[in-house]
Amino acid sequence: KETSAQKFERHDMDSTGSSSSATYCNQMMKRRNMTQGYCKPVNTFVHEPQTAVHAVCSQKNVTCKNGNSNCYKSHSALHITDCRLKGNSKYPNCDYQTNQLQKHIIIACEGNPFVPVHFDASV
Ligand SMILES: Nc1ncnc2c1ncn2[C@@H]1O[C@H](C(=O)NS(=O)(=O)C[C@H]2[C@@H](O)[C@H](n3ccc(=O)[nH]c3=O)O[C@@H]2CO)[C@@H](O)[C@H]1O
Repeated sequence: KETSAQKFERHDMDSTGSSSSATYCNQMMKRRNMTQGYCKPVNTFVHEPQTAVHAVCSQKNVTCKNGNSNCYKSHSALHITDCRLKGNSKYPNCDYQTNQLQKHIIIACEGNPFVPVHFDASV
């Protein structure tokens, strides 16, 4: 069974990729298994080393969208790619808009070791 930390790695980490071509999201959402059964509507990939993303768990503590207090906002803007399902996209052909951005990320962290488990937002 996949842990929430492993799920975060699969959903949100891409330390290698950065040149987000127009088809980056269509390829990656499929490759990382987020188009099985339904097209995940919104998903962000972070193009930073794992150490840099784990470090966010000790940065600015902020309230999560769900009201929990275990969210953390990165001090700096990080390289991310936002994938957003296009309006005319029809399952199983999940068609995404690919947006390469530099924004602060807000993630939830949990456990011992204290690691990222959920991508909350980018600002
Ligand atoms: N505080 C917490 N502490 C611990 N765990 C917490 C906490 N909060 C939730 N989880 C858990 O996380 C799991 C999960 O999948 N949550 S999810 O909201 O659906 C993920 C969102 C995100 O993947 C994506 N999104 C969204 C915006 C964006 O910019 N970029 C972007 O990628 O869209 C998804 C829907 O918004 C779920 O098991 C929930 O219980």
